[in-house]
Amino acid sequence: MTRPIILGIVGDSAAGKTTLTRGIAQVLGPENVTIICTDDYHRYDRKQRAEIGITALHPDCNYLDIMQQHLSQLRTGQPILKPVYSHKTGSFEPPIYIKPNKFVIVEGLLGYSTRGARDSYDVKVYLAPPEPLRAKWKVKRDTQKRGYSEEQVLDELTKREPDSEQFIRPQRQWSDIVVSFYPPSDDMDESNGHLNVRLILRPTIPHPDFTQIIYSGDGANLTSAIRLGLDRDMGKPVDVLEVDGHATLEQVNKLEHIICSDMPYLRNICDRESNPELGKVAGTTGETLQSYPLALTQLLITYHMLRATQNHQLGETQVVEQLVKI
Ligand SMILES: Nc1ncnc2c1ncn2[C@@H]1O[C@H](COP(=O)(O)OP(=O)(O)O)[C@@H](O)[C@H]1O
Ligand SMILES: O=C(COP(=O)(O)O)[C@H](O)[C@H](O)COP(=O)(O)O
Repeated sequence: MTRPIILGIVGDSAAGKTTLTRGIAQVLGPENVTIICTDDYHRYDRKQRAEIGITALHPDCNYLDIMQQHLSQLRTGQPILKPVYSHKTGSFEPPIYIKPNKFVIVEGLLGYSTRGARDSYDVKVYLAPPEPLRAKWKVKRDTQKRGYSEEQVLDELTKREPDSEQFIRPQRQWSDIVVSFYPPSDDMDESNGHLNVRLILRPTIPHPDFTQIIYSGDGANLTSAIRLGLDRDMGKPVDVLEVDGHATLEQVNKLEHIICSDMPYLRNICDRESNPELGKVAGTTGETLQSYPLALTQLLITYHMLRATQNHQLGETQVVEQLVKI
């Protein structure tokens, strides 16, 4: 029996988890994807949190044991009865029955905080926009969609900072890919459509071979709109791929070709003529976002999910072959 492939998307509040989740589900086909938001595993509702003086980021404020149990069940293809937290009302609603599709995307604040949970994912992504950009996104989203005033959101960010530092940001070390959308030259007012992306690629999963981009194009890797280099992240060596929002279609096509050429399903998606929607996604405040950095990020993550599917199926075939031999 095939099991679902599980993608984790972890990051602080308003880091862009829901937006990226939507974009990847769109590429994989929404009918193939089950989305789980781990905010549903909050232990206390909004009123209780305020009374107790605990933030939603604290592990004690979440049923992480049940979250982990559900992840293991989903990984083996079993259904779960998932709690439901409403960001609209700040309270809980009746639980819902969920049977996993071919792909499961699990997005939330504390998805990598326990060893058992980490072991459940096939691909782990951590979202890390610069803090001023995240604050801007959070103010916009929480004032428009969650009924908070700007002052309340800014106060909440200050209150949450110690927990962000202690419990959220350290989870970056467990990810296979760290995604940071960032404005060029610290210009916060730059329109979101022109954000660059920095992708930190850890050697924990095999990435497409991007080294050929260094030797192609204008030859000046450092000044090019697409840059590949080596760095360290949380003390460990990593590859870093950066794509500027103003990269040209020709430059981006080369990169997309590398990602798409050995993944048959992706080939159709990569063709911009038949798929003009590539890299387009509806943000959680209703805006339409579309950019080459977003398209490449979606493609790379989808590539890894499809690869995980192939590996998993290959593994099964080998097991069957061995069983036949015995
Ligand atoms: N890649 C992106 N480019 C531009 N804006 C973004 C991007 N990701 C998120 N945003 C903005 O940030 C807001 C918060 O994002 P959201 O996906 O709701 O965060 P999270 O699910 O992590 O809390 C969105 O409403 C959108 O305005
Ligand atoms: O930090 C988050 C997580 O959501 P996200 O990652 O989408 O920001 C929310 O503030 C809590 O879930 C509480 O929700 P609320 O503030 O609605 O009570």
